[in-house]
Amino acid sequence: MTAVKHTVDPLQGEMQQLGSAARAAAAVLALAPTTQKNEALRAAAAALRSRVPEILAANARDLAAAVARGTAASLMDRLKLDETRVEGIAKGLEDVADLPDPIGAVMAEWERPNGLKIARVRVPLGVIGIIYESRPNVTADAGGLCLKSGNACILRGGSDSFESSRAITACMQAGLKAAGLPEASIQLVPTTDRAAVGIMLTMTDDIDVIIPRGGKSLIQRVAAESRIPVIKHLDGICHVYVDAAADPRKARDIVLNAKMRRTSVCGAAETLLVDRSIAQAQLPGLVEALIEAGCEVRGDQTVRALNDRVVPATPADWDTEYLDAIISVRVVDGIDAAVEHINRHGSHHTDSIVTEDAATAETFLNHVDSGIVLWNASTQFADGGEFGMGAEIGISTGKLHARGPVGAEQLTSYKYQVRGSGQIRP
Ligand SMILES: NC(=O)C1=CN([C@@H]2O[C@H](COP(=O)(O)OP(=O)(O)OC[C@H]3O[C@@H](n4cnc5c(N)ncnc54)[C@H](OP(=O)(O)O)[C@@H]3O)[C@@H](O)[C@H]2O)C=CC1
Ligand SMILES: N[C@@H](CCC(=O)OP(=O)(O)O)C(=O)O
Repeated sequence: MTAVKHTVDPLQGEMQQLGSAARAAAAVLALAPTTQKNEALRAAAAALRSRVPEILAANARDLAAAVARGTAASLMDRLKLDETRVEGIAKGLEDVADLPDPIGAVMAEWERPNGLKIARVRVPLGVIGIIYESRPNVTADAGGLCLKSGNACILRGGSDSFESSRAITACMQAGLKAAGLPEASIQLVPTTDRAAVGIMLTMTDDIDVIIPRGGKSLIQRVAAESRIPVIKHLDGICHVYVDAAADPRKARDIVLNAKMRRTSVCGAAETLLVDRSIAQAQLPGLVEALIEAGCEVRGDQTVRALNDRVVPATPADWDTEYLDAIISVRVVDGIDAAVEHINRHGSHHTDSIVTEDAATAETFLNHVDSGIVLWNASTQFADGGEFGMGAEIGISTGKLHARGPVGAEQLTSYKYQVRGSGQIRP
């Protein structure tokens, strides 16, 4: 009789090992004292500072490969590290160490007439799988926030940043080791093969939550394949609405900043909506300022009639995240039409109104269905650091569990601790 051979796909086997190690690490991290987690974060920061040459050498390899592939300048900038950026990453870890520890915090407590004492207490989620773009700082930010919140993580950074992420992960693991915590608390998927992402999405025993941070292709794959609960950190089709009661100076500054400060970030504005009653007065100046700043303006007929340098917008423009110096501009009939447009075409990420009318602003803040809604401020404030959260995993565009910037506290769940003295239920 011939023996039946069971072959395990090597990548599958490797991912399973990663998962088991993460699960074991999560059990230790969940109960680790705050001082030990903070010690690991500070030791990781020290390791980053002491290994700058290795990190920059790894980054240089990533950059060379990206140049050879003809990568766009904006993506190269996102990928590039220098001494200042590495220092910023190290400082970010120290900032996370300085934050309060969310774990063990009593969210609410009360006593029942029968004497049962009930407390709702913060606990970690467990093991978090994070899939993100080729931005090396996310490796440290995400690893640091997971560590602070008592979660183990499996990181799958963008392929272009593989070498840089590996060097940074080694520093995070050095920090964990120095503090006596399991190195498997923060692991990097050891391949750029996208098949590993597919495997992660099915690792229901060893991953509790998947955080996908990326664009359309990732969205489609996660939606089709994930068997694990997802906290979406997806595309940002962000809007600025300039209302009839807008202060023209604020409108100009906010629109320019929201679009042009950094065009490649998910919080960059992609569409400008302007109320019809002020279009003649304010739009020519806004359009001219954008074009002068190097932005391509795509407009509807009303906008095109105001400036012959405006390119015609097609219906697809209202649903497009350019991540580039391009903006679509539309004239709308008041706040209700603006809200309707944003809720239909936006991605529930970040949207802003410019107005001096408090009642209109309140309508916008209450009716626009996005994780972040702003009044008289730029959409580029969509950032955990800017919200005072130390760092961020990213901006949650979903509604379940967490919305908007996700920091350490958003990476937790809770449990009820019930203390009795022998009560039985009648
Ligand atoms: N909401 C938020 O917090 C943030 C959202 N973003 C969004 O991310 C997008 C820009 O980043 P971009 O570089 O284009 O991100 P991508 O979606 O191309 O890549 C992000 C990650 O997903 C992986 N990935 C993408 N498609 C697949 C697939 N089909 N199967 C497996 N893995 C996949 C990438 O791997 P690989 O490198 O191998 O391609 C990478 O690790 C924008 O839409 C932006 O708004 C960006 C930052 C924060
Ligand atoms: N939310 C942060 C990060 C944004 C970000 O990393 O975006 P991306 O350039 O798409 O990787 C910020 O606004 O700085």
